[in-house]
Amino acid sequence: MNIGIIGLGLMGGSFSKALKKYSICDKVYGYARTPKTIEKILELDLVDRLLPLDELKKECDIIVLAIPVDSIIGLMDDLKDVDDNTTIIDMGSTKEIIVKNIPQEIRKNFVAAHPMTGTEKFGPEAAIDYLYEGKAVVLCDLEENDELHKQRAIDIFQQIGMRIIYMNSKDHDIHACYMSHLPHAISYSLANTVMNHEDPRSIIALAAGGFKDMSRIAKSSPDMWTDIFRQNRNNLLKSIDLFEENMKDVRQMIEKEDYKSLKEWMKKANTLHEIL
Ligand SMILES: NC(=O)C1=CN([C@@H]2O[C@H](COP(=O)(O)OP(=O)(O)OC[C@H]3O[C@@H](n4cnc5c(N)ncnc54)[C@H](O)[C@@H]3O)[C@@H](O)[C@H]2O)C=CC1
Ligand SMILES: O=C(O)C(=O)Cc1ccc(O)cc1
Repeated sequence: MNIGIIGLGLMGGSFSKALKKYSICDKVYGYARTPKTIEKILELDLVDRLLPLDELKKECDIIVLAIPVDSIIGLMDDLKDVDDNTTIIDMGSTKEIIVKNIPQEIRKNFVAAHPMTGTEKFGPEAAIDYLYEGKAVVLCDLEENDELHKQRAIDIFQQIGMRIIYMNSKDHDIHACYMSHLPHAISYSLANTVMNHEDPRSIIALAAGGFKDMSRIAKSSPDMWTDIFRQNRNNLLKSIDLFEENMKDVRQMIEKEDYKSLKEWMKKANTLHEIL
């Protein structure tokens, strides 16, 4: 079995490393567009060979899309002519709009997946060993898939050490919003708030663990996250409203010097870590 990966950045490059580590397939092929990325992928030896898209479609039993969520939709038309036995798996962070855009010709082949693991780094150099091990992957709307494609996706993620969670794409986007997309919006906001107020020398001299923890994901790729925020816009707007309510609450408690309520509010937040 051959597997083709379109997009060899953090997710695609790390996936290739996992496939090789567990000897899951005969060959891992890749497709990349820009000369600079191609050069990096070859230098890092991330795949057995890079192929033009048409060749990759012919050579591979499974094609993995590890590109930004709008690019996944943009590429779908080029995949309409794959063989009935070719499985397509996307790794996008959003699912509802992607699923809605899958052309009918490949709906049974196309498995919508979201690995719940990653880092703030991007590009081929960001690819790491063990990114997927022990982590969860959400598979969405599997009732729309042929048994062959569904089972292949389940098998491959389990073989690289992942736990499978099943969900419909609408619910997925709501949960992904609160667990991932809202935290990224908050981290970008915090980074900009602090940079607007503090000069770089103070930031270097004074940044402590808490600020570094909360701003780490503000280093994430603006290309990737603009697409995600656009695709999950409605859920994100609602979650920002709810977050603003909490900011208003804390503001009011401080303004009124209501430290008793403030402490209770903080104690409630502490309980999150009994779950995590
Ligand atoms: N970064 C993360 O932690 C996670 C990302 N994801 C999703 O995985 C996907 C990939 O993300 P990353 O690997 O982090 O991004 P990345 O930026 O590290 O890699 C994406 C690669 O795809 C290439 N690319 C973009 N459009 C392309 C196209 N049309 N054809 C061929 N190559 C193309 C880019 O040049 C880049 O090398 C995204 O859909 C993202 O939402 C999912 C879970 C975690
Ligand atoms: O770096 C982190 O902590 C992340 O949260 C990475 C991440 C980014 C996007 C996803 O869809 C899932 C995970």
